[in-house]
Amino acid sequence: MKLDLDAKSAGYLLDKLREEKPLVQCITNYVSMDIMANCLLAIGASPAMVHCAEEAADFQKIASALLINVGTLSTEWVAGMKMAAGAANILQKPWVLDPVAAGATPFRTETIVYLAKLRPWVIRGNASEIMALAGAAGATRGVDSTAESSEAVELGKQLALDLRTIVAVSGKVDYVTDGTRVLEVHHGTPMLQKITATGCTLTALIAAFVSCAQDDPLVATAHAMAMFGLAGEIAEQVCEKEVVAANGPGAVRVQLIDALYTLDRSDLYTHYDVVEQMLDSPSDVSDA
Ligand SMILES: Nc1ncnc2c1ncn2[C@@H]1O[C@H](COP(=O)(O)OP(=O)(O)OP(=O)(O)O)[C@@H](O)[C@H]1O
Ligand SMILES: Cc1ncsc1CCO
Ligand SMILES: [Mg+2]
Repeated sequence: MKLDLDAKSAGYLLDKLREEKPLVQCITNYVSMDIMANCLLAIGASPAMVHCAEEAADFQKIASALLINVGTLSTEWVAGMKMAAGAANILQKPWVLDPVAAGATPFRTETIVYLAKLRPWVIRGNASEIMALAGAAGATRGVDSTAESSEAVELGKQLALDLRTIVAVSGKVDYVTDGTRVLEVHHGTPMLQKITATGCTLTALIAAFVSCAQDDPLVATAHAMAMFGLAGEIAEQVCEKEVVAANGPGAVRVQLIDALYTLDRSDLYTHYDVVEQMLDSPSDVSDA
């Protein structure tokens, strides 16, 4: 079923996720495991951190979706990643790639490029990661972005076309593109950048939501980004209002989990802010 780009459709998807409780196999870095598993549980999905080569493929038989995140890479883990992605493809399960620190080292970049060519349904990274994966030199310093998400949109579109996938760039504005359409998600707070692995967690939530809307991974990804960003906003507001002298990243991290747990249609109806970029009309193009 096709989704609409509005709060009602996001609410429908949230309800569907809570009903289906998708089992998300996460092959993810050590830093992210705890917050990712807790946020998946809080929103209504079911996490399983399963990465060893001996069982990574078999686990896909019972999973609803797969997340592959290369944050703390090792040769042993890469074997599990490749097998899990292969199994997901054979079983037609949605899988999502998080190209952490793409461009930082040759081993990392080669691994990410290999996985990206295995046809993930969605690739979600910050601006530096998406630009590096698209071939821009010097885009990456480490796991944190050194660029604005808006700077990565054109390269992200090209990447989506080249890899025949959906590319999601997180940042002040999140962008989701299949190379033709570009959706803009106006949610989140800079505080999320001060909590490690919120981007990793977002990618896992994308896997969960896409598994519940397999006919429309583009809009499902935008809804996932909107809901996660909105939960971040709510978390920060709760800390500002209610927690005395403790509105830093540690407090917001706790509230983020609770905000995902309590998120409901009324939050979405009040705040949902996702728009589609309008393509230039033919006359605009010829005028330019
Ligand atoms: N300047 C900002 N303003 C508002 N929200 C932001 C901003 N920067 C990032 N975010 C939000 O923070 C969340 C994580 O995105 P981010 O781009 O920081 O991921 P990341 O760099 O991959 O993080 P990590 O590697 O730590 O997991 C997203 O929901 C994004 O929308
Ligand atoms: C800090 C860190 N280092 C490798 S992965 C990771 C989590 C944020 O991407
Ligand atoms: Mg990241």
